[in-house]
Amino acid sequence: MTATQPLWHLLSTVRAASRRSLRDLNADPHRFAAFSRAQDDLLLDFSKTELCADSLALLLRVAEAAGVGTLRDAMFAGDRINVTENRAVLHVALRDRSATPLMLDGVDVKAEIRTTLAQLSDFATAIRTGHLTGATGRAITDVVNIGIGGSDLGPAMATLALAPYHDGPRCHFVSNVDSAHISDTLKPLDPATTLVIVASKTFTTVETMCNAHTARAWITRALGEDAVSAHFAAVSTARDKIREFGITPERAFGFWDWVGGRYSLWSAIGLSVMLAIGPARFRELLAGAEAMDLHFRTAPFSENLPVLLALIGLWHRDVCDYSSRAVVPYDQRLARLPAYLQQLDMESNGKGVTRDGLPVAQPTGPIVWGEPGTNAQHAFFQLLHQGTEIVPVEFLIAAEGHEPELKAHHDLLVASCLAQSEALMRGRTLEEAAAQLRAKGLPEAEVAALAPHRVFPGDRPSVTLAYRRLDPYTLGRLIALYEHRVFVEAAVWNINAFDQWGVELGKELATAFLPAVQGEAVPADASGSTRGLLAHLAPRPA
Ligand SMILES: O=P(O)(O)OC[C@H]1O[C@H](O)[C@H](O)[C@@H](O)[C@@H]1O
Repeated sequence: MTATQPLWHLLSTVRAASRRSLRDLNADPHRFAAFSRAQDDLLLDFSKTELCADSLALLLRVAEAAGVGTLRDAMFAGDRINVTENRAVLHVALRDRSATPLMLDGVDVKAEIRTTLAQLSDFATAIRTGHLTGATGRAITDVVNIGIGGSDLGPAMATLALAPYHDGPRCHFVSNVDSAHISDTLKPLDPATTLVIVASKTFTTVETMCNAHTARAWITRALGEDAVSAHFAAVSTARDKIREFGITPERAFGFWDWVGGRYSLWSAIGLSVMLAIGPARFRELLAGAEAMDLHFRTAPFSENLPVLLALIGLWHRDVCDYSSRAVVPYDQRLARLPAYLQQLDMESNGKGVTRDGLPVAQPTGPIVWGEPGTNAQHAFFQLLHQGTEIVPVEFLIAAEGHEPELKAHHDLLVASCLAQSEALMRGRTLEEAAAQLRAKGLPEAEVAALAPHRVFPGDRPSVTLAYRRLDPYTLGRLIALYEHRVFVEAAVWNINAFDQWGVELGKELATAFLPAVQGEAVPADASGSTRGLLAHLAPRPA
């Protein structure tokens, strides 16, 4: 029996005994004040969840009993909390601007971080000002970041999110090994004005290496072999492999094994973002994350946004048994946030054994999915409102857009966002549906036939994150908030959020199947299904 198990039982009992509808709970005019918290202008409203004072108090006890605070402090101190890889977890150090050294194996990691950040800033400035040019002397106009997973999703998401701040070269992202991705991306670009960044923590990921070699051939075909040094940069922990690829050491930017791929946006992996918005704005992104780190470390759990967001997630997953959560940013520039969070959350917490290798006691990471609003309303909101599955929704919305001249758009956006959470919560009863139809003058037989289709069960939970404006500082806070939310959930489940063994088997089998795809013998242990598919996909004579 774990320390938290009795509390989970109690939570289920409290829920069963005192369950009230969200409509009913929100009739209380003081509920918003009691069930929302803020870190400066960043507000977390969870008054449209089922939590009551008792359940919230119990959840806070769960966090205490699970030792969340101790594990958090161990992470910040550089302890090797990634037990299956025997690594420290120090992405938080990447945005810690304090002068205090942080020693790991006798080395001050903060000094190394400062040096790398200065090198990155110099390089980004030289490219942005045209001081460093392509091989023919023309300025760089386009950057292609080649990477996948954590070496793609963070920079791609942040670059799109910060579009109003772009004043550098255009950034493009190639991740998929599908030739369509690199081919379509390179087609409109001029090799003479393009910089390719090969971003890979390990520098061995097959997709990235395959795309990098194709990009290399694209550059050398147009500009010759000598042009590689002027048109490539690399970001990796494996400097020797960068050199083998032919990228010069001045353009090789390192990071460390204590930065997990999906937590690496703050490291040199963020180079493409820095090229787009400039080093000063990139530092604002880091400052936002640092502010959230400080809040996470110092705010009491009852006021702590990452802890509360995690507890809401745990409540929905383990007490209410909801198996997914939807993230719906009412912010078009956060269109890639759901994909980013899918890796952050599902690769971190999609685990079935505890840190000690034992089966977990309860369901862990939910399925995370979503699309930006308002588009999502015209696609999957039907299911959210009337389907048989309850999916808690996380809304994100800014008070201000970046286009004051188009305020009418933003007003509609805000109204839509608030309307959706209200509708999910409130629902519409059969009587209300019938009354509406009667008011339209429909005959009673039609009212009876149509009203059931127009009933909304309601009572569907959501949280809303509301902030002033999606600037670099706020984006930094939001991402760090989600990182720490994942951390707290993992701590409560006692799983390791920092490894990803679940991606290995597929990689091994892909290596085993490649020769068969290329016409060689099919591995003896391949299943009948896979043999049949291989035969069906075999090339046909023209
Ligand atoms: O940065 P890389 O070493 O190329 O790794 C890229 C990605 O691939 C792996 O399969 C992992 O699942 C991800 O966590 C990682 O971000």
